[in-house]
Amino acid sequence: MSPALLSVEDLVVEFPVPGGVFRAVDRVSFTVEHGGSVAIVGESGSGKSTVARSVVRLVRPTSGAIRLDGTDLARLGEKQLRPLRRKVQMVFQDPYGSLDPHLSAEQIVAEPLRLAGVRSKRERARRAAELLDRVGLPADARHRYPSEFSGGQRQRIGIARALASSPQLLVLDEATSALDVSVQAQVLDLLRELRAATGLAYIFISHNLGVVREISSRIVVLRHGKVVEAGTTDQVLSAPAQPYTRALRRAALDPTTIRGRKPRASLTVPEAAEGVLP
Ligand SMILES: Nc1ncnc2c1ncn2[C@@H]1O[C@H](COP(=O)(O)OP(=O)(O)OP(=O)(O)O)[C@@H](O)[C@H]1O
Repeated sequence: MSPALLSVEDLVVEFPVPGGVFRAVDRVSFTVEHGGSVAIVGESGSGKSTVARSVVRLVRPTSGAIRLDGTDLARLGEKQLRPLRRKVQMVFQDPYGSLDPHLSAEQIVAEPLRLAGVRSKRERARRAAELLDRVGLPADARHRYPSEFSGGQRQRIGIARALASSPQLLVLDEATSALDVSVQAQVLDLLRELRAATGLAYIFISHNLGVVREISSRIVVLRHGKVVEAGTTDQVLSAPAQPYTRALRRAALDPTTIRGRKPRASLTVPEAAEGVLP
């Protein structure tokens, strides 16, 4: 078997708090294969985003390793990290907040190309237009500004921007949660197509197991910063060991929560899980 693309080993992240430190991530380990898709689920505050932010090194791990094709990102300084940052891109929940309102869609997508050393402005514009087309935006989208797009279209711009760096791994942190359900389904379709066409790997952070099962072949369940359950999506869904996962599963197996036939409020389950947690 070929080595994993990403191997997170005994990851610990602590934040300073008055009087000491708070351990938000506690010895978390998991792997992502080349072209694989791993979901990280868990109740609010379980450490999902902190793991995601560590993988893209927005957060510096306290200890443990984050090996990307064998190189431990956790140990690298900013300068050594720079060329590797392109390989792991993040797509955020709030596409509006993460897009510069003063730049056109084309400029937003062209910026990582400039950083990657594509010198010709014309070539950057050509490639940006190609990427915008690839994520399903119309040709006239190039010259429009973020405020002129819908939420789903903005998320597509965010994905096009991430793709501009030719990443091997996309970290999607609640990337479809802010979208209404039919748009969410379209963005999931796009992510699946991209994965099939390019061999991209995903880490998909979500509260919503209905969405997770559409996109991920493996699931890691976090609680209080620790992995409490992990396995293939089928394993975790067919025999969930944790009350939280059982509650997630109930929501995921409800056919009306799949592919957007229920209001978004009923798609998220932490509330549903509260009653079963000790
Ligand atoms: N910079 C920080 N300083 C102190 N504590 C933090 C910091 N960032 C996160 N935390 C804490 O770490 C814990 C995990 O937060 P994190 O955002 O990773 O959880 P999450 O599972 O992504 O939650 P949600 O689903 O609500 O986004 C929380 O208790 C949070 O308050």
